[in-house]
Amino acid sequence: MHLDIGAALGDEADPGVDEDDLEELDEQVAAAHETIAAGRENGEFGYAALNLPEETDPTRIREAVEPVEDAAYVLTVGIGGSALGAKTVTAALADEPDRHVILDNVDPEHIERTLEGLPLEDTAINVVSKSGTTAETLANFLVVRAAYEDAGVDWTELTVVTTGESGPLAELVEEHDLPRLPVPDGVPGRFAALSSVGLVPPAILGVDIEGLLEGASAAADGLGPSLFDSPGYAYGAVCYALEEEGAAVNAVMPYAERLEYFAEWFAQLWAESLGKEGRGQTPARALGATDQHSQLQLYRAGPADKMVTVVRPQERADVQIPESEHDSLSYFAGADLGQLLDAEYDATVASLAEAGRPAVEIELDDLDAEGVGELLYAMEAATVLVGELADIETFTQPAVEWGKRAARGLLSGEETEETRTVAERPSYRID
Ligand SMILES: O=P(O)(O)OC[C@H]1O[C@H](O)[C@H](O)[C@@H](O)[C@@H]1O
Repeated sequence: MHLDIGAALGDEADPGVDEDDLEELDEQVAAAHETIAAGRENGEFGYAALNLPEETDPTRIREAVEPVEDAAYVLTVGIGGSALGAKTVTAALADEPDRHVILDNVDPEHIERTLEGLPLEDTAINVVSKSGTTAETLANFLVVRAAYEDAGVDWTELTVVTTGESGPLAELVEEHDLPRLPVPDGVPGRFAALSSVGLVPPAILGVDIEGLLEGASAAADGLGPSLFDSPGYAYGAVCYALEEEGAAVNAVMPYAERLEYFAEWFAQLWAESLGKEGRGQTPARALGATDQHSQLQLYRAGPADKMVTVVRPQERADVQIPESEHDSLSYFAGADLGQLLDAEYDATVASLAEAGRPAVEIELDDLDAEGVGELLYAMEAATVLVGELADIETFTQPAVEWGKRAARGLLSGEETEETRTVAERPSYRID
């Protein structure tokens, strides 16, 4: 994995950083690395996530999924960190990614349609909740279970659960004697992709989860006291420096359909970890080249408060563009679709640079298991580093928990501080 920050450097970029800024920042990176390394060593909450490549046991995951490894589909019931990592990995690496279906939202129409469209007798259920208490996940699981029962399918034979040792989900596991995989200790959900939280569907869909962990391990080995030695730290340091200069938005734009969900996974990681104390970049999700025809106008010519992160693999499938009888299409002659996509990528980076807008390029040697493992780990390391540099609590999410308590209170009818705030919220309605 390589990082090219050329288009974010120099006096011309707005916001921009120069090489001297990065040299200066490197002292803070060294201090942050010391904290991170000590946190990893002691298995402290949050920092422990960066030990997952070594600690996750892929054999245990493979054993747990054995009873359902021939299923035609995997239905993940989970939300946030309990869904996005798994979806990112299957979307990037499974040969048939559509065999992995996610139920995270509690939109009733969506769940009805999803369940109607699946052969339930041949669909494994992967229920994931670190806390075991998340309302969306539990409600969806109860609905799914009932649908299997209505269809005369024994859901207990098809279910794998990843959750902690206590809580309502753990009780269901006990009651129905379901296979349970543990959530790793000291790891917030959004940092748990490289554990059973994220690896059950990939294991069922034949992804090389061992290779994924090896790639992540290589990235872990590369962490050191200088931003110039590790792409993950380099990315974090550049984002931090750009945020200090006014880049309030980080638009993540992979030029690979298989990485579309990566931008979604990154959005949670970045937003929940770093959106605190009036700080944090707003992650925007984009896809190249599709969003060149949608969002790029704003990134190039809108407010100078953004950076764009483009991601691409160096190897692409070879699909020739056939010759056409029209002279006006002769510029395609001999080219393939990958060349066209790469040309669009280069044009985007150059056009941003030309307008003085910073772009950071992440290039993967290959979009294979090792490459994706390295990418996910690097982004987690970047996030932890930014949290240290900004001196914030990277591993908590108090603002999200307020909403969870309020929703639970509203459903149960119990009056709490949160439900009172909901009832008294200012509103101005126009019918
Ligand atoms: O895994 P769970 O405990 O069900 O949590 C699922 C999600 O819930 C909340 O929204 C948290 O803010 C997320 O960080 C978490 O990923």
